[in-house]
Amino acid sequence: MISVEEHKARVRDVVGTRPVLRRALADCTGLVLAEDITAGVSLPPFDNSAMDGYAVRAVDVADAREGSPVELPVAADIPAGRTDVPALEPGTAHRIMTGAPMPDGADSVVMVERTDGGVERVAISSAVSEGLHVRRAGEDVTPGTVVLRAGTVLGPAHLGLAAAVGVDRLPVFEPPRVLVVSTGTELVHPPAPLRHGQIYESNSVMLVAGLRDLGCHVETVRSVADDVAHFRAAVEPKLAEVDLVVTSGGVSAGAYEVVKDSLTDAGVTFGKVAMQPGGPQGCGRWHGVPVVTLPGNPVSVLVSFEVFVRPALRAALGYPDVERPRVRARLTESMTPPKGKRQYRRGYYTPGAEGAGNGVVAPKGGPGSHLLASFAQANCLIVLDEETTEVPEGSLVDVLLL
Ligand SMILES: Nc1nc2c(c(=O)[nH]1)N[C@H]1C(S)=C(S)[C@@H](COP(=O)(O)OP(=O)(O)OC[C@H]3O[C@@H](n4cnc5c(N)ncnc54)[C@H](O)[C@@H]3O)O[C@H]1N2
Ligand code: MOO
Repeated sequence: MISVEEHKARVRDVVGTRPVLRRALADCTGLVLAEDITAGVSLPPFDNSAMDGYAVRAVDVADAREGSPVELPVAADIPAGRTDVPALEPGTAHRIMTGAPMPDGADSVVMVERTDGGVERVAISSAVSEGLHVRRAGEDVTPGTVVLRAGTVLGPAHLGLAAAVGVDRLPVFEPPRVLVVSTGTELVHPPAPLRHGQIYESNSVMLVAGLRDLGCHVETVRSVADDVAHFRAAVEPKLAEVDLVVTSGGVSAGAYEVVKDSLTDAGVTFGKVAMQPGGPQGCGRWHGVPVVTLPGNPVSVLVSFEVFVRPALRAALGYPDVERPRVRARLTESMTPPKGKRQYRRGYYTPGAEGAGNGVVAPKGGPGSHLLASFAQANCLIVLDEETTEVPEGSLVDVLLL
């Protein structure tokens, strides 16, 4: 029997690191930036108006008041995007729009609402302070500034900033193509009615959801019979098109362990991990492709995904936080985990009113690895270590927040 940490390290090793590709911004959402990005331009790139109105010299409108306006000739019109902006002569105004370049000679902008909106001449009924409604070049970003750090999980603001500084592709860790294979002769899919001895397949659905959440491209083989020839025929031809295979079922000690029987002499190592659920595990390479084989019980498959596959993929994809957030919380009832195994129990964590460390956690459902309904009510996994066999109510325990 190997420890959870040993198997975690094996899976991480087999999954490896993803290559870095330069992708168009639109295809980078949720991916992790692989290198720092430095701005080559200022933001804003030039002094510009923050309002629709008139570019003026503050001294020229110093006496303007409501009811006693100052009138100036309008010498030019500057819509946003105009590149040949004439300088402002003293005693004149330029009509200017939001985002348009400030003319040389102007130091402020009067909003159109403080004027009569004139096109030839404008009556201005409000004085302005120097710099009013002017957005300065470089106020947001100066050239040479690192605007995005390696390790950033790219969201709308990061991608917008990259676009704003003129970057159209970003170096990101390329998500893998993952093949999910569910094994079991008993598995059927709706709308087929269940015959006695059959169940609806659910593991691939959980695995696909978890993998897509990490940005992976996922293909599925949703139920292979417990037959080595069938398994090989269904999976082997797809190996060339994927970077990782994740299987469920067929790895324990029975007479029809299709995954184990197919892959034992093909580069995958099987064994027991000191944990519950999720005891029977395997990993290795098949024709060079990383393979992680998870046990078939639905709770085991999801816990195994959480403990082994998700952290390995997050590491491969460059995420700075590889593991789920871990907190300590007080147990609402006593528990009796098995000796020599790390137990992961579904729980519901409620944060304390006074901040971290004061939360409580209630177990959801029993330890049975077929009890999927209680997983759907859980928001965390309670982690009980290998040495513990009695955990009294009120004890502080480790909790992984899902
Ligand atoms: N003699 C022993 N028997 C078992 C051991 C053991 O050590 N010695 N380990 C038990 C543990 S722990 C687990 S976990 C399971 C793992 O077995 P397998 O990985 O071989 O999984 P299966 O036998 O194929 O399936 C187990 C269980 O899960 C259901 N299942 C499987 N696939 C799906 C799916 N895609 N969707 C929904 N449900 C699925 C399947 O019907 C079984 O009920 O072995 C124990 N036995
Ligand atoms: O380890 Mo099995 O995964 O307990 O049900």
